[in-house]
Amino acid sequence: MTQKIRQCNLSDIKTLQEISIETFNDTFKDQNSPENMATYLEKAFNLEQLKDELATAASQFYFIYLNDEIAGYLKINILDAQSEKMGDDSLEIERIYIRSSFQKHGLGKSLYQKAIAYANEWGKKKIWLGVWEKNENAIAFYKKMGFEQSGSHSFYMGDEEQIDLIMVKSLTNSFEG
Ligand SMILES: CC(=O)SCCNC(=O)CCNC(=O)[C@H](O)C(C)(C)COP(=O)(O)OP(=O)(O)OC[C@H]1O[C@@H](n2cnc3c(N)ncnc32)[C@H](O)[C@@H]1OP(=O)(O)O
Repeated sequence: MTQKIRQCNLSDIKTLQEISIETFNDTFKDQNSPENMATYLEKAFNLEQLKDELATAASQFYFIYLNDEIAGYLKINILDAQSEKMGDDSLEIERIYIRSSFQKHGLGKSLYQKAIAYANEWGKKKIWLGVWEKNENAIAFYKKMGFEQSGSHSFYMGDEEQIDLIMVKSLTNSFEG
């Protein structure tokens, strides 16, 4: 089983759109109305939006492959690209999404470790993320990775207001890879 992680660029936009829609759908379609899912997918993953995000210097996307097959992706943000004002000493994991058939093989952890490595390289003191309060699997995964809840914010899925838990991990004494 060979894992590979590589940074995405503009030429990856179609693949990024496909894997974003597939993984978002698989994760949330059972707990949300088709209308709200469709509204969100169109807003978050249209090609213009993804093009802007790929061109943002303070955001980076990575694909992870298992045995040369695309298995998931990571999006990280720093500085003003963070979706909350968490300060210049923090890095946001905006998304870790692993395709269903590749979950529980250690790939989510590999992407988390990639984010930690960049946070340490760039001298960040904390790493944080927002996760839907009903996404129990992701909350359990991030707790396992050492994150703790520090607050919450609201978020719109179509016309439904939802709560995201803000989870934070301090890096001050941590140089794990
Ligand atoms: C900020 C955000 O991105 S929020 C959205 C998060 N993404 C999603 O919800 C999309 C759907 N889910 C996924 O993509 C994946 O299941 C993830 C990202 C949550 C986890 O990635 P995976 O590759 O499945 O997890 P991975 O195999 O790397 O597990 C790492 C560790 O977490 C543990 N873990 C993973 N999922 C769970 C869970 N549901 N409950 C308890 N522990 C878990 C594993 O047992 C493993 O422990 P170990 O280090 O002791 O062996």
